[in-house]
Amino acid sequence: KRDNDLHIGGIFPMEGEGGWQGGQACKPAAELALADVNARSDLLSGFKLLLHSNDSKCEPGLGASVMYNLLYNPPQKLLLLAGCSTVCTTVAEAAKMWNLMVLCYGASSPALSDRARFPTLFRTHPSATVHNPTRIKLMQKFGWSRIAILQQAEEVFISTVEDLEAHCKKSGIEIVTRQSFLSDPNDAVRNLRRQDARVIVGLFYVVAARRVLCEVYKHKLYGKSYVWFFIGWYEDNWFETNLEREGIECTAEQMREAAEGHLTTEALMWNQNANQTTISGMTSEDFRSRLNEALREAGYDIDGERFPEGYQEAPLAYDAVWAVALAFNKTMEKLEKSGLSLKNFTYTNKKIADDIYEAINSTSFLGVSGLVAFSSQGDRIALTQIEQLTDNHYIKLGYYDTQADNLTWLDRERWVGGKVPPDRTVVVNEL
Ligand SMILES: CC1(C)CO[C@@H](CC(=O)O)CN1
Repeated sequence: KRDNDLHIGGIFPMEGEGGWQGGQACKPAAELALADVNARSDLLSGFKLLLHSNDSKCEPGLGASVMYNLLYNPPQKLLLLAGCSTVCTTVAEAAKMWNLMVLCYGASSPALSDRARFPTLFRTHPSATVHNPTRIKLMQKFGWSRIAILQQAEEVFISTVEDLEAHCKKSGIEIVTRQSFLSDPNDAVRNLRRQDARVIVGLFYVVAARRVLCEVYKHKLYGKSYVWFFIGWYEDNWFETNLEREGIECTAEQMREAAEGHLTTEALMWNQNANQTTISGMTSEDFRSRLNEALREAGYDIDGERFPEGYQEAPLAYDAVWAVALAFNKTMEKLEKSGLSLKNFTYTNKKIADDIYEAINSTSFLGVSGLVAFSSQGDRIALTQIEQLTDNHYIKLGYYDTQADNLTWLDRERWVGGKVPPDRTVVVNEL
């Protein structure tokens, strides 16, 4: 019996303490995609794609041992799927030694955009730097050329700020101060006031964001004379939850007052055109219903809004499997011309590895996460979305397509003082 199975490895963060446990929704999403691609008779010419996976807990060391076990236990794998920036860094740095491509569905660290260190890495999850051209675009739109930066001292934010500084320099935007903190933002926020910062880009995880917001309230760095840019992937009511548990000294009311009017940027992970049919034949809303059904069967109380981690990123995992199937399909067609197939791949066969690389590199299809295509460094090319918190609700203000430099603006922004806050103290000459 001809063995017509193609095997790939999967490393999913499921049950850890720290980091991102997005495998909880991303693994079921990947399994949905496997069923869908294997049901297509026009893909992989009769071969079946099989996924062998294990839990990394978002820990690089455990991720490395999962990878080792996947590689040193039969059957031989053709490629690795992975999540979490820390795990992807470890896996992608090593995978080249086995001539394996690595497809990351949950890694946002800008440090991964590095072909020298990660020659076989591709990611359907956009880099955190995808926010920066959008931030610049908004500053130009509202005439802000004097900004400040407040960041948590974490690798992902440090490298994002370096990229933002480069964009600011190129666009003639002055950074009056860059404040960073480890976990207590008190001094950093006080320094912002000293430097008369008015337009501030904030880069930190959500727990630090609550601490920052309470300090902002105390130092009165909010209201009609200030504009804050926060990250858009915190949960919607992030600024009024967990206050007791995290020892936040502000009340929910004070947090809401300080948060009013702030802007957020985030990468789009669900195709915006909800009734646009994607390569799988589904719209992104069809995908949502099927994912919810799969998660209910896995025991999550979706109807009670008990979503697993990684729900937001699930389309990225679904589309990652499609990208693999389409690339393998393209590679099979090429190999067949020389009487070969992917069954001829071995960990020392760089020739076939290069064919797979070429196939993934030229990916371009409409997935449930939108157009799936990669930059020369393997980064996901993605749209970003801009929102504003108005009356305690996030309102969509627009979308930005960096590649086309096209800002779709909905003219829904509202300012506490009724007009766009200036980026500096405006001296009004006495008449
Ligand atoms: C948007 C977010 C939450 C950013 O972190 C990613 C995880 C990581 O980069 O380790 C998952 N998606």
